[in-house]
Amino acid sequence: MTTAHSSSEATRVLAQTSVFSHPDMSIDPPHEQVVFCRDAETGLRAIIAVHNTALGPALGGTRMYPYAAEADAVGDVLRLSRGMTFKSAAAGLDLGGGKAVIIGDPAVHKSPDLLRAYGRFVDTLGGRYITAGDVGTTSDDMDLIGEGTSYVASKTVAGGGWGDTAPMTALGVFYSLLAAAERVWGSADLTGRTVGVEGVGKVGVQLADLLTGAGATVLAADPYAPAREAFAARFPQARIVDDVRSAQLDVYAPCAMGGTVTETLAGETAAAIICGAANNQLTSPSVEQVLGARGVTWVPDYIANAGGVIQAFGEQQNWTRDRAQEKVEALRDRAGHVLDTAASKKITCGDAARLIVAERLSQAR
Ligand SMILES: NC(=O)C1=CN([C@@H]2O[C@H](COP(=O)(O)OP(=O)(O)OC[C@H]3O[C@@H](n4cnc5c(N)ncnc54)[C@H](O)[C@@H]3O)[C@@H](O)[C@H]2O)C=CC1
Ligand SMILES: O=C(O)CCC(=O)C(=O)O
Repeated sequence: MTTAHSSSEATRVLAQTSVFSHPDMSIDPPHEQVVFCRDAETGLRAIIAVHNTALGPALGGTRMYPYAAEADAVGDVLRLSRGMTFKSAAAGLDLGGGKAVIIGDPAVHKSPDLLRAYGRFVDTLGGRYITAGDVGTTSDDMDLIGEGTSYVASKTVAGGGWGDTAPMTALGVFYSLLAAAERVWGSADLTGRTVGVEGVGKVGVQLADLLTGAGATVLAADPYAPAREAFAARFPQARIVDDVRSAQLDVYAPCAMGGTVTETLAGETAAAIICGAANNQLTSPSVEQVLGARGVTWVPDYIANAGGVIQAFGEQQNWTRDRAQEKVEALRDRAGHVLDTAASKKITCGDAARLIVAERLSQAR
């Protein structure tokens, strides 16, 4: 799940392996189903990956992104969908793991008809896959997708859904960070701590709001000028930098694309804690050894960022919003449990999180 490939490496991997033995598809448990969707009229090219349905239907968002190569899209959707199995299992939800990608630049290629066509493809899976938002998609897009299928969460409130999942995702990350702070610094008080928020899109902005409310100093970075401008207008006191990773941080909060926690970053970061919303943050599990040797605490991404899927599940199950929020706030205890297990068993936080997942999946089997 955490293996990242550069574009040329991904192309080589795809060319030299059969799809069934793709390195991101054959890890235990292997993917159940991958669907390639094309609609010539709207230009839609999408891939839906259903990783595992042992615990329930596969729920996960749709990412729209201008992948440099198709192989990058394949690798991304395989890793993201597997992460969803882990996320929902660890969060105690009766959901499997799935995710989808639409190949294209949302600013250029997204259209209502493309989203409706995509919704019709989601519908062909008959509920094995339930979609929601991710990078490059919004609740308004879910309304359009919802014209083609009922298997969609996080439509707008006006459209009959619960709206954007980003605030709940940010809340879960924030509570997970409090759990880490208590263990690393002996206090959950973030006053005066400097947090580098990388990516101030839907989740990053919400996280910055919580952090500034808790007295932390936020440093932000985002290559997308409109995101930077909206951020600067909302948080005039926060500093925007080109690169948060090399800054003097107490906490690094990756909230953009995955694969930023490399061995180099692990060996150099000034941060004592890494806790953010981005999916698939580590370039490989071995990065955790480097973090561990330097005493850097990493809260596994799929533990900290489960707020969105909890909201989407609550919406599907007709929970009250209060019940969903309580579940998200409970991520503080879950993250704490992972960190405590890692410390007592002398294993990495990633391994401690995988123990919870393995137990739930083995019960389902
Ligand atoms: N939306 C949600 O509820 C959830 C999101 N996530 C994950 O959280 C991350 C962020 O998601 P969203 O906020 O929804 O996406 P978004 O698309 O709204 O925001 C992402 C932001 O990151 C910026 N970005 C891209 N590359 C960057 C870089 N190298 N450095 C700094 N910023 C960069 C983009 O310009 C954009 O503003 C993604 O990895 C997503 O998969 C995980 C769980 C739920
Ligand atoms: O947050 C969502 O909207 C759905 C869950 C998801 O796709 C994720 O957690 O990455």
